Amino acid sequence: MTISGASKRYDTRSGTVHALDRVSLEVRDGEFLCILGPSGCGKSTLLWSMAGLHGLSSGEIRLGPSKIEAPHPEIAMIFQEANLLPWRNLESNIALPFELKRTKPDRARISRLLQRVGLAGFESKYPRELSGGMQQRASIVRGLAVDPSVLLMDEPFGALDAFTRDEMNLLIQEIWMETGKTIIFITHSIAEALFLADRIVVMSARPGRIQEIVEVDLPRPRPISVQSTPEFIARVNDIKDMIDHRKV
Ligand SMILES: Nc1ncnc2c1ncn2[C@@H]1O[C@H](COP(=O)(O)OP(=O)(O)OP(=O)(O)O)[C@@H](O)[C@H]1O
Repeated sequence: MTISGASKRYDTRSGTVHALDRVSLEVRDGEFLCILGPSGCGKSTLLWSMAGLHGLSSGEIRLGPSKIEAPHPEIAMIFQEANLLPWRNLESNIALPFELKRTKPDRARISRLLQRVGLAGFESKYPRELSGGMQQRASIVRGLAVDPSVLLMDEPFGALDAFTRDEMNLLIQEIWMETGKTIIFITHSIAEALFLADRIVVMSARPGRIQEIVEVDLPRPRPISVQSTPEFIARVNDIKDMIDHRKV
């Protein structure tokens, strides 16, 4: 995926908000890219534009030869809230993207994915009957069910408790290693970004620009315990300094 000179201004009643300023980035096929930055620096604006849910004021985003201006079948998005429809059971929530495309759900693939994330047997449950972690697992299945090549994740585990978040981080790392999808993942947590990413894009405060790109070469699969190693903690602090210095 290629982002070239992406800028976004929002015109509001109280004036213009310059959310993104000439962001250019080449996302490598199959990489796990995390985007980190202070609140309001335009992370969601960038991700929504990559999903084709937002227009840019200038610049462009491409996936291969296609310019992304509307939702694209190869790109799926997962949000902080699982966004399951409360009146549909799990199976029918997961079938929704297929209904929208007027295609038949790929039952075999869905059932493999449900098995993979530990939700086999829960197909007839309604969202209210599932924990937050289970709902987010279901939304991952819904995103992967259509077999996209790019998965966009907007702070998907931000609302979960620390233990569930660790579990989900391990799960998404495993799924990424198994499937080879390109994942672009927004987080506020430096440790989460370091744990998951091949590269971390650090963005600066408004207007959002790319401040730094950090390569993470920790061997995989990474166990949760890597986060307590002195090397990992030193790296977290380096990135924290990078972000703090910008604020001064
Ligand atoms: N629809 C909108 N209309 C007007 N301003 C908006 C709109 N969406 C976002 N903004 C503004 O654009 C800026 C960037 O917002 P965005 O949500 O992309 O940042 P973010 O880095 O994802 O923030 P957070 O980390 O808090 O989720 C913010 O100042 C926000 O208030």
